Amino acid sequence: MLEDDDAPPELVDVSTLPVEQDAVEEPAQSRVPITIVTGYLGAGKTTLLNYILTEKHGKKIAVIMNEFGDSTDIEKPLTVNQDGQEVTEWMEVGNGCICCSVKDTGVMALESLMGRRGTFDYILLETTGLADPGNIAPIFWMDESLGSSIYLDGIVTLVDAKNISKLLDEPSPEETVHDDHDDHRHDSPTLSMAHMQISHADVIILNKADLVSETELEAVRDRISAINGVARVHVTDHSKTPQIEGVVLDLHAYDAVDFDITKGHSHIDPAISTISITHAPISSSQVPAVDAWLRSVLWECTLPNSPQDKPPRFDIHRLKGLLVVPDGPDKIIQAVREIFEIREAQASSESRECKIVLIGRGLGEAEVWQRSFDECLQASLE
Ligand SMILES: Nc1nc2c(ncn2[C@@H]2O[C@H](COP(=O)(O)OP(=O)(O)OP(=O)(O)O)[C@@H](O)[C@H]2O)c(=O)[nH]1
Repeated sequence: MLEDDDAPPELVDVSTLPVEQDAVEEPAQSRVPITIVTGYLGAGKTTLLNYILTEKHGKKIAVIMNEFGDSTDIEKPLTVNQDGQEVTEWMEVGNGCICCSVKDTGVMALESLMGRRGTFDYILLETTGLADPGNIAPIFWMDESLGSSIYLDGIVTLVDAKNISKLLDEPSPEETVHDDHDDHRHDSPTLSMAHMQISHADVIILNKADLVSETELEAVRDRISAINGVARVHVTDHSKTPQIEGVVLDLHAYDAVDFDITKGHSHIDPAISTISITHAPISSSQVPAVDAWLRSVLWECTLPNSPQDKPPRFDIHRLKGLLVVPDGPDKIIQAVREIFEIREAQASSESRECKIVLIGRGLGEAEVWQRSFDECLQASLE
């Protein structure tokens, strides 16, 4: 059981125990889900992990806690580890779970963990409070060896209901995010790490509800939805979610077909917003046009057919989409920053329209995005 980050008690070192042989020799195992738990310093991440590890859920969970996903480029941890300094130690914790509690960088810790494959069926990764999840999520798409053994189930962001408004309003200089794009490209205020953690979330746990009034809680909830209108929000006291499966674990956030956008919030965050665009069903021959539109938007930060005099200057953090394709399988689109994929939906959607939701900085008016998308699809028919 984990008490805090520095000194997890009651741990039994199992690093010398043999790994289950059949687990290693069995090549055709299904991929293991991984949930990223993020959230600002002191928001309740460790409290959530303790709660999950002690609840009954029938899963054997491997936990990685440490410096994973520091807001440096993902290449950095890879090179840092080339000198072979692997210090990973796996410990047994309550509920048959195992835990890596020493400082190590992410990819190495995961590779070490996969050597124990078969001893766990779920991975929880707690980032540091200052980690940018947008740097971590693409690892599971970009790293072939990891991507074939692990899949990203979702990103869960803990939010401290008492402190979040202050963090969003007054990002201190050392917490301000400097992404790959110049700040001066944007007229919008600089981003805090709290913005980044909320904008990338699939689920937001609005924690420490006991420390605020109902009115304050509603205001915070409204504010969060204005930044990320698609994440599901759960209000908690000491990170106790109503249940674990489907709330924190087994979200399938990256293969879900249906998603809703929260409407009706009164707040408009000056830095990040969520917009959605829709379209009538398309033919399979139009899918490449959507692919080209996404490449322009995500890779070149250019909105096709945007007004010449005032092109929007934007960065996309997260994008989800559903393409309803009557003459072929429906398609799901998933993107974190510039990494994206379009793949076949596992099941046909109930929805009768295509939908794309974008979360990002400097998006401006939804109509401009809608027009751009419509015109690209129209051009693909001509
Ligand atoms: N009042 C109150 N305190 C809470 C709640 N959730 C967590 N705490 C306390 O807040 C403190 C920080 O919680 P942690 O779970 O360690 O937070 P963390 O996000 O892991 O913190 P870092 O590792 O520093 O980033 C602890 O003292 C918790 O007991 C809550 O809902 N209400």
